[in-house]
Amino acid sequence: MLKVENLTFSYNKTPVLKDISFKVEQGENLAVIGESGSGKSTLLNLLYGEFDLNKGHVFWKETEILGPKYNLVVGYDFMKYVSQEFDLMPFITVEENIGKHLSNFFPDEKKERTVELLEVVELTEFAKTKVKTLSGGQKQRVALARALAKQPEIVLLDEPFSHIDNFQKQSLRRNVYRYLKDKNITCIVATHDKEDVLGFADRMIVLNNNKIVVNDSPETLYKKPKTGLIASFFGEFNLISGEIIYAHQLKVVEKSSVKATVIQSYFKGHYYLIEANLDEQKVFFEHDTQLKNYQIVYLLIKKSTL
Ligand SMILES: Nc1ncnc2c1ncn2[C@@H]1O[C@H](COP(=O)(O)OP(=O)(O)OP(=O)(O)O)[C@@H](O)[C@H]1O
Repeated sequence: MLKVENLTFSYNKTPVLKDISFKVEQGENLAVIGESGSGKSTLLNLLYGEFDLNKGHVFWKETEILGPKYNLVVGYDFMKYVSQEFDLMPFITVEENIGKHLSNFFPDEKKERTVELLEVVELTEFAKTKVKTLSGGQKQRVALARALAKQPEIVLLDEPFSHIDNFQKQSLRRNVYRYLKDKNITCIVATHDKEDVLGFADRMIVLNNNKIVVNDSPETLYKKPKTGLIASFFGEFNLISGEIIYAHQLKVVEKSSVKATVIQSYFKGHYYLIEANLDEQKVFFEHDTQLKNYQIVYLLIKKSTL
């Protein structure tokens, strides 16, 4: 289990994280979300032992994770970190990068593990390609595979699919998260993308103003977002009489006491997102078809559609 107790950290005099405490079980997937600059990457760096804490402790099982003041070499064998800088070896091939830290005393296992990981990150056909010639997204996939090669007990992933195109993102995500669950590897992922969370994360923590504002299951937070910040992570929402109402919970009906004027329709694939004016307030709702600008519509809140 990872145990974080009262973690507090500032860069010079600027506080970034204050009194952060949480636990993650073996094999659990925890998502860390928060606005840009809220300290997600800093938290992962601290969990890895990259910096010294101002206050608090981080433990993986019985081992205390210590920073550079106490450790000559940053990092621990049981933990791997895939940061936003991939830190690969450019002049050797993809498979050599993945197998770099695997023992040559067990050549069959090394080969087997490399083949398995090339499949997980969908890079089998690039096995013999030199890393320097790869695209940003392909490098990110090599970095993921390399982190998993030695089967760590815990991985820290910072925006792990940010450089990967939408075409491959979905299947890659499923492969990687399934692999981590199958091998019972604890995963902490910092992300801006709800697709990394829904269907994969067991719990999520939200950072805001240097603190953890919530720590709960994605399902609970989606259904009962306590703040606009949490709701905005899941989708477009409205604040109506102080209540958070997602755009898909507002429906056009024949008649109601809520009258709005359409401003603009945005094509979103299987629906249109409609922007409208409601008593000087902007509201968003989803609709099957495009609506005319300035058209009057009547709206109803359907909470059962959650
Ligand atoms: N090396 C550094 N020195 C000084 N300040 C830093 C350093 N790295 C980050 N910061 C500051 O610390 C705060 C948290 O940054 P951090 O990168 O952890 O946020 P983040 O939530 O990961 O952001 P993003 O989502 O944009 O990656 C920011 O205000 C940032 O400017």
